Amino acid sequence: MNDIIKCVNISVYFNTGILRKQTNYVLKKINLNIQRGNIFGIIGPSGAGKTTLLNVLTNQISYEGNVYIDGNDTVNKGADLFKELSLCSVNSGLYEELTVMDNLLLYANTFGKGKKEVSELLLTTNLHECEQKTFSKLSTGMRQRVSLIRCFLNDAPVLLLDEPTSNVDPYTGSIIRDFIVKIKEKGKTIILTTHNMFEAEQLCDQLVLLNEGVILEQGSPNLIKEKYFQQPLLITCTMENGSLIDLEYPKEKVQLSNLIKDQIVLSIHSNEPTLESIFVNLAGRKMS
Ligand SMILES: Nc1ncnc2c1ncn2[C@@H]1O[C@H](COP(=O)(O)OP(=O)(O)OP(=O)(O)O)[C@@H](O)[C@H]1O
Repeated sequence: MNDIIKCVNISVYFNTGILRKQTNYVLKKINLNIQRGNIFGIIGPSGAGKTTLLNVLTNQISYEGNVYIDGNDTVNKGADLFKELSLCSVNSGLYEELTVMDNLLLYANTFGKGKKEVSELLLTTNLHECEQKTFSKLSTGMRQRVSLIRCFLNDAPVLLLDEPTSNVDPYTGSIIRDFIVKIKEKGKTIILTTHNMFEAEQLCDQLVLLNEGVILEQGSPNLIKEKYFQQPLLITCTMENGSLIDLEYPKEKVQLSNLIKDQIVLSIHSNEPTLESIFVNLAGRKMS
């Protein structure tokens, strides 16, 4: 297998309560294999442990278990780990009083890149008109995009993106998602956290559904959906005259094909499971 990252039995606890005597496990025996060149999603509601897991991967907190990158335990890597992993969370490593261009040139120059590369990245993320703006004057969506570019400029093979589209409008969200796909096309491995199931389905090659520190399910979005696919499937056809016809598949598949052949069907909707509905069934709660 071409795994770039492997997590074995990862657990994290914090001591809480009066005198910090209560041990609260926020990740419980997590096992992950992340394949090179994939977009890997860590999906879960607020408090599920997504950021904690990223902090484990970047060795920023204490944990039980082992994390391997390219077969080597990350605890032995020290600061060199950040040559292999680049963490993007909003505002991280950016200076409030510098312009967007100056902020990014600081990183670009360190990694042998210059103004040309930064300008191209600003254009790709629709930020070209902001390059002379001071970072402190940017909106959340602009900050997210600058942070993402900074993270990409590090030249690390693995990028960790903590909720890259949270608190942004749908248009900015789609620019960010397109940029993430472009980063993947450059051969990078991307690990992202999100509560957005649409985003997870659209972007991720593999994902884990995380709830209260436990993995409920993992795999590709399609394989997970296939696993929970149950027959009979209810199919609702909206006809040209506005009427709705419900059919059961496979029992009524002949009627369904006759209907499509003989009449004008404007839309077909089926109640196949979504990642959201699978999560709700497994966790007994909604994503947000
Ligand atoms: N330093 C800490 N001390 C005590 N508990 C903590 C600490 N950091 C995180 N936690 C707890 O760990 C759990 C997981 O937090 P985490 O930030 O990883 O969740 P998350 O899935 O990233 O949530 P969100 O989507 O809201 O960012 C939460 O219950 C949180 O309160």
